Amino acid sequence: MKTMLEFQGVSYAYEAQADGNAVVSDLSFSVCKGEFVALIGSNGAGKTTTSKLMNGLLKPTAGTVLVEGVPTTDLKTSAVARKVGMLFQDPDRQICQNTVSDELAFGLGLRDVPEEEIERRVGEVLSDFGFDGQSAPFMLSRGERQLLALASVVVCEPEVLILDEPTTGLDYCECMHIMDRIKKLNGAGTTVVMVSHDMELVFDFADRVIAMGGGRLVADGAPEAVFRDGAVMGEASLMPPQIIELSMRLSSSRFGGLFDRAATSSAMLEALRTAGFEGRKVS
Ligand SMILES: Nc1ncnc2c1ncn2[C@@H]1O[C@H](COP(=O)(O)OP(=O)(O)OP(=O)(O)O)[C@@H](O)[C@H]1O
Repeated sequence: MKTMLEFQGVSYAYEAQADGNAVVSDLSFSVCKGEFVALIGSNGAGKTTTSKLMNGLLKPTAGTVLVEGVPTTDLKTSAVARKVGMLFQDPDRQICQNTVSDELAFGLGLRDVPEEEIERRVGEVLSDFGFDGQSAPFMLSRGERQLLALASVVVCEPEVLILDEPTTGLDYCECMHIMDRIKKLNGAGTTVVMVSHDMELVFDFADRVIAMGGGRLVADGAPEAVFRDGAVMGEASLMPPQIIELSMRLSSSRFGGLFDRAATSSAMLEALRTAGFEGRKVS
C-alpha cells in the first residue's frame, strides 16, 4: 500500500518554550493510503503538534516528515496543505467568508483552480452536504459550522485529511452526522488521521490507533489490542472504551475466557447469555 505520511525520528520544540525541550520526541511511524488512524493521548501529549507536523504547518526540529516520500522541509507549506488538509477544533478559526458558497470557493481560489472547476466542485459539495449556498455561515449552528469547515477542506480534495477533535462541542446527532461524512470520505479512498479524546468514537471508527504520552509514541496498533493493554493505557493516561473496560473486568471474574473477546454490544450480550445472565438481575 502507498505510504502517504512518514515520520522518521521526528522531534519538535517550540521556540517560545523557556526550557527549549522538545514537546514531541523521536516519533517514527507511517500512514498508508486509505487508513483511518486515531491519534490519542492525554492533554499536552503532543497530538496537535504532531498533526501540524503532518500538514507542514510545523517543520521538525530533528528527524524528517515525508509526505508521499518528499520531506516537508523541501516543500512550501501551501504545497503540503494541497495534499494534507486539516480541520481544526474550532470551525470559527477557519470560516472567514459571508456566504457558504464563498466559503467553499475560498480555498480553491487561493489554489488558482479555474473558475469553472470551482463552480463545479462547490456545486457538488453543496448538494452532497445539503447546504444552502447563500446562507450566512455565522447564522449556522455550531454543528453546521463544523460541517461547513469540513466541507471547505473536502472541496479542495486533499488525499489526507487531518481532523483535530472534529466532534468537540457537538451533540450526539451532529457528532454522528459529521462522523458519517468522514467515514464516507475514508471509504472513497481519503486517508484520515483523527485526533480525539473520545475513546468510544475512536473505537467505533478508527482501524488503527497511535497512542502518545509525554510527547512520545507509546503504542501503534489495532484499537482493541491497544485499549486492552493496561500498561499502554497507563502510560498514555487514558481509560479504554466502556465495552473494553467491562469485558476486561468480566474476563478476570470466574467466567474468565467467555468475555475475552466481547468487544461489541452483540458479542457482550452473547457472552452474558452464555454465562447464564439472561433474564437475571445483576447486583
Ligand atoms: N505555540 C506553542 N508554544 C509553546 N508551547 C506550545 C505551543 N503549542 C503547544 N505547546 C506545548 O506543547 C505541548 C504539547 O501540546 P499539544 O497541543 O501538541 O498537545 P495535545 O496532545 O494536542 O494537547 P490537547 O489534548 O490538550 O490539545 C504542551 O505542553 C503545550 O503546552
